[in-house]
Amino acid sequence: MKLVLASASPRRRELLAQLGLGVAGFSFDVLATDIDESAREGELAADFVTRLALQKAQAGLALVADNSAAVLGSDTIVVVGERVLGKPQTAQDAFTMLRSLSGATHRVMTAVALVSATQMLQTLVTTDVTFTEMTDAQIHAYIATGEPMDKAGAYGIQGLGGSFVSRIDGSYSAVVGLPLVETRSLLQQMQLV
Ligand SMILES: Cc1cn([C@H]2C[C@H](O)[C@@H](COP(=O)(O)OP(=O)(O)OP(=O)(O)O)O2)c(=O)[nH]c1=O
Repeated sequence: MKLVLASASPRRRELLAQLGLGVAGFSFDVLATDIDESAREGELAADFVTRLALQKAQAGLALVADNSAAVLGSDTIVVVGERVLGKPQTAQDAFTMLRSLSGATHRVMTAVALVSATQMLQTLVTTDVTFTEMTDAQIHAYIATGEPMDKAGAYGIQGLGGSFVSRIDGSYSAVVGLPLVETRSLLQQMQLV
C-alpha cells in the first residue's frame, strides 16, 4: 500500500521519515491539502483538532485518487484554559499568544488520522508544556526572529522557543507536529511499517 503524507509541514515530513528506521523500502509521497481550519461554534478543542486531522487526510485521499493509498493527516493546536491558539496572523497576535503562555502551563493537542479507501484510524495526543516567565523584550526579540509565525501557539519547542520551556509532560514529537510512537502504531495497523 502506498503511503501519502497530507501536509505542507517540513517538520512532519522529517518526523514521518524517522519511522522508516529499519523498515525495508519505506517511503512516502507528500501532498499539501487546503482545508478550512476554522472552529465550529461550541466545538471542543479535542473534537476540533481531531476533525481537522481527519479532514486533511480525507482531502489528501480525494486528491490522490488511488484505491491502494493510505493518507496521513495531522493537526496541532495549543490550548490555554479553554482558549484554542492556532497560528498567529500578525506579530501582535503572536505577542498576545506568547504573553498568555508566559509563566504558565498549557496543553498541546496533536491529532493524527490515517485513512484508506476502506479504513480510518485516529489518535489524539495531549502534552502539557510549561513556560518560564518571559519579559516583553524577550517576546519581541523572539517574534523578530520570525520563528513564531507558522506555528500553533506562536512558538517552536524545537527551535529558539525551546529556551522558554521549563517542563514538558507528554510527547515531544507531538508538540513538534507528529507523535512518533502513536503514529507508528497507526502505520502498523495498516501494515505500512
Ligand atoms: C507548539 C508547536 C507547534 N509547531 C507547529 C506544528 C505544526 O506544523 C504547526 C501547527 O499548524 P498545523 O495546522 O497543525 O500544521 P501546518 O499548517 O504547519 O501543516 P499541515 O496542515 O500542512 O500539515 O505548528 C511546532 O513546529 N513546534 C511547536 O512547538
